[in-house]
Amino acid sequence: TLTHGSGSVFLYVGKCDSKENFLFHRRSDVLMMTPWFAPIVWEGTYNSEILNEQFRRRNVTVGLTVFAIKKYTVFLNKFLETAETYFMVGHRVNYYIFTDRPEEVPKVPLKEGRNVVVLQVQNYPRWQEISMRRMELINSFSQQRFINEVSYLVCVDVDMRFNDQVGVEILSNLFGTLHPHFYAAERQSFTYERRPASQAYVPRDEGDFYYAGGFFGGTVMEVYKLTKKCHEAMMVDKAKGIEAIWQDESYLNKYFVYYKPTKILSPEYLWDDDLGRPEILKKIRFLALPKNHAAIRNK
Ligand SMILES: CC(=O)N[C@H]1[C@@H](OP(=O)(O)OP(=O)(O)OC[C@H]2O[C@@H](n3ccc(=O)[nH]c3=O)[C@H](O)[C@@H]2O)O[C@H](CO)[C@H](O)[C@@H]1O
Ligand SMILES: [Mn+2]
Repeated sequence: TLTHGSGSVFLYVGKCDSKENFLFHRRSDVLMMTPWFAPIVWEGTYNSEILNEQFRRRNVTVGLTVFAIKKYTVFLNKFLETAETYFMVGHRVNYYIFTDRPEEVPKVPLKEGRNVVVLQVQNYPRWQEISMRRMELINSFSQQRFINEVSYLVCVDVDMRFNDQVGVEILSNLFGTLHPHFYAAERQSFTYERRPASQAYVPRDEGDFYYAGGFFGGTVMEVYKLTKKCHEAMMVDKAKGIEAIWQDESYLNKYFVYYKPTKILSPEYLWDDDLGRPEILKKIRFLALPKNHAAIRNK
């Protein structure tokens, strides 16, 4: 008979410390679960040893998509270097770097099982359009390529540095990240698109959280669906001469109202030091770099 832990059917019997009290993985100062039963990932709520073992057994490969168009290639070196130290340590990783300047992609030494893939794409004159077109490009590459190469996609901004562990605890079918400015805010203050004419419109009495445009992901299939819907919504608006207030972030927020994420990342995963370092943050894992907008945007 197939009894748990008999050792005969399973190649490997877990070595996780069974004496550990699971009640330790709980925090009372933060929301740990949404009303639709999606965990919200905060330091102190999970055991990375158990998670790492589960994902290693599946030999999961994670794709990290990042765009460095025009001057934004200056961010790649720090981004990749810090990702090598903190992103999915011990797992297989493909970095997908979308750029119009492949010659400016730095050669950063990579650990075993990790690859850089440079994807040459066009640029656009306006930074807003560059940011928004990420949806279209991630969508088309998901279908052509990512689906054959990785299980999960993690889609992030490039003007960032990793500052602490970002591991498999983030992975789920569909995940978004609480925007650092709004994680403690009321629905009324969320900066959703409020013009009913826009496809990104969210009515005042809807919406759960305000998510950041700079960190989302999921299985390739779920990211494919998300980016398809967001890109289509943008194109409908564009034909009417509308661009949502926070570009791709607005369309992402609209999507998450109706297709709720199965996991949510706390602002540990997307922080901005302009907001200080509140007590609630036990780790700051991914940090916005200060940038001089005049010098870097539209260049
Ligand atoms: C941390 C975070 O949540 N950031 C979001 C926020 O803006 P940010 O002010 O952080 O936007 P940003 O200037 O970082 O642009 C978004 C991203 O587009 C890429 N890029 C942009 C311009 C350019 O010339 N070259 C280039 O490569 C690059 O990967 C960059 O990180 O709002 C944007 C839309 O308004 C996006 O939703 C961002 O994801
Ligand atoms: Mn950014």
